[in-house]
Amino acid sequence: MSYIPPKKQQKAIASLLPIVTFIKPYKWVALLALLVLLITAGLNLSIGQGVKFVIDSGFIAGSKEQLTQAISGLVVLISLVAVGTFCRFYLMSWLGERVSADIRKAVFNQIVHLHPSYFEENRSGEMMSRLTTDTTLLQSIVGSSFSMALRSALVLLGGLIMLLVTNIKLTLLVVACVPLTLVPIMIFGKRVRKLSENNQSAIADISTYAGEIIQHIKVVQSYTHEEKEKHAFGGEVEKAFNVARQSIKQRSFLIAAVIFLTFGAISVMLWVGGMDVLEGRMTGGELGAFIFYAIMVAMSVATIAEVYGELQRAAGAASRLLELLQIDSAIKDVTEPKPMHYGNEVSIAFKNVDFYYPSRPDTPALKDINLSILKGKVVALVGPSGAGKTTLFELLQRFYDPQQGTIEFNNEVITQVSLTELRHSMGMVPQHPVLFSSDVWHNIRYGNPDASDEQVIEAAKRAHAHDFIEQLPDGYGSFLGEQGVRLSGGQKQRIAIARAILKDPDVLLLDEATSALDAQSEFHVQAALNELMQNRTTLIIAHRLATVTHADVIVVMDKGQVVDMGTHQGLLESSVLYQKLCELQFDKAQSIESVTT
Ligand SMILES: Nc1ncnc2c1ncn2[C@@H]1O[C@H](COP(=O)(O)OP(=O)(O)OP(=O)(O)O)[C@@H](O)[C@H]1O
Repeated sequence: MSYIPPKKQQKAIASLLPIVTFIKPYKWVALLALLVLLITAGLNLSIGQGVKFVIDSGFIAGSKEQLTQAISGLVVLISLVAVGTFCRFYLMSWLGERVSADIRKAVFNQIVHLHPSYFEENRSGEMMSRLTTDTTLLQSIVGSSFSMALRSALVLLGGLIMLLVTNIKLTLLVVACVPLTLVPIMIFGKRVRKLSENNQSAIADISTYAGEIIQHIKVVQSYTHEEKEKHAFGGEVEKAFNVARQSIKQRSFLIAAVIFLTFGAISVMLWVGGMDVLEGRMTGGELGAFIFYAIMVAMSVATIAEVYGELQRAAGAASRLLELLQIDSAIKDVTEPKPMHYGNEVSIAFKNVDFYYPSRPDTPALKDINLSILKGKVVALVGPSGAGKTTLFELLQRFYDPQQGTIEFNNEVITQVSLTELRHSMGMVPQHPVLFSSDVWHNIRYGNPDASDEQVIEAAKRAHAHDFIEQLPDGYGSFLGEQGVRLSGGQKQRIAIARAILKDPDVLLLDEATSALDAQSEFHVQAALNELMQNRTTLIIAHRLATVTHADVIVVMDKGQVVDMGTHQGLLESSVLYQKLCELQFDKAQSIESVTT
């Protein structure tokens, strides 16, 4: 643990305070747990008196009857402590689990609403660790560390008072000895903590490495890199082992030193106290009770020292989580949305739109875009890679807001209408269909969670997907594997199309697949798309021009700008860039005319 100036330390621990808001709904559980904690701490301390009673009334007085009585009393006391500990442990751990579950939900709820550019700046692995590691750390604080610290503080205080009451001379000895036991804890504890942090990050490196290899196993095998990867992974594992070995060494020293010092100190106490007993200055029971309290005090101090380090680590986690919870989404939903009028002739209009991605504030991704799209028309966006076609889709769905100009949907500026309604009106079929690790039902129903089984099957039929789904091992109940790995490219696309059909959006945003499908797949996908495009305003990002020659309007884009607009035939005559694109794609020998027919 590195040195933190006092002011910063206060701030660090203070950052745990916001957890209180998460504990508030369960304040009665928390109060009950605290009450039980208070009682058990008191009972724990009273065991010392029980020990004294057993020794003095039983052994020293030499009365069997009194010994039985004393032991019975002690057993009752210990039983009460056991019951109290059960309640405290259960209630506190329950509270810890409950609070961390609530924090996890709050963080996830926040994440799903955040603007997409946030995820460009923050790696998904880091977000995952917010959700898992950081919340687990807080769980251990609420569920155990806090109660341990509180119990130890109470026992420390009570124990010291009991020590003073029993024997002042010996108490001074204890006060001198306790810091002595703390020295190795401080020295080795610091090293152990540092090493175990290193160890954790080494383990995290291992799992990241293995995760990547497992995900890309086919690439590894096809390049026959198995041996190389085994060697590299082995190296990572050995690195982690070496860190662990150092940590174990320090830990072993720590345990040995603590045992030696603790028992050494107890022996000295026994000697000094034993002398007092022999000289009649105190009873044997008092000495027994004294040693009991001394051990409790020492253990409490050790616990507090350890928990303090943990509290600091948790403070870091709490401030990271709080930071995440306080981020405002850059895409804000309007508080009083304007109603959407679907009867307008113009469906979508871009007016003088300029847009820069947040990570590239100097390079416009879109510049001075003016575009009107009429209801029910099919509009194709074409242009070289990086022209800004996908960006146009992103703005339309309000994943980003433009810095200049406005985008209108049914004559309303999209920032003024409900975000849910806007996105509900649009259906996106991406270039690489996104499938979830679930069955076909779930994946198609993603388009409309309320759809009945019949509606899902109907959508699949219209998407030309029904037949191949029927042939899967469990039909619609077949698990599609992570990212739908158990399907072909064309099949994945047809599932995505079925999903869009089920959503039944007003506007269809289609990012055509770049990779060519085989003729039969192509036929099915195209037929499914034709079905989907019926009676809808459709925007297609066209990578293969042959598929959009019949579009009502083709928009030619380059370097973030609209350079030409028109029909295929018109553009062939007027647009230099379009001609060039066509020449690149269609076999020259076949000539441009052949595709127009
Ligand atoms: N998230 C992002 N952050 C920063 N710049 C981006 C981001 N996404 C795209 N760009 C940049 O914006 C420009 C337009 O990209 P866009 O993806 O819209 O092009 P595109 O026409 O769809 O290209 P393609 O046909 O290759 O998919 C490119 O220069 C690209 O590098």
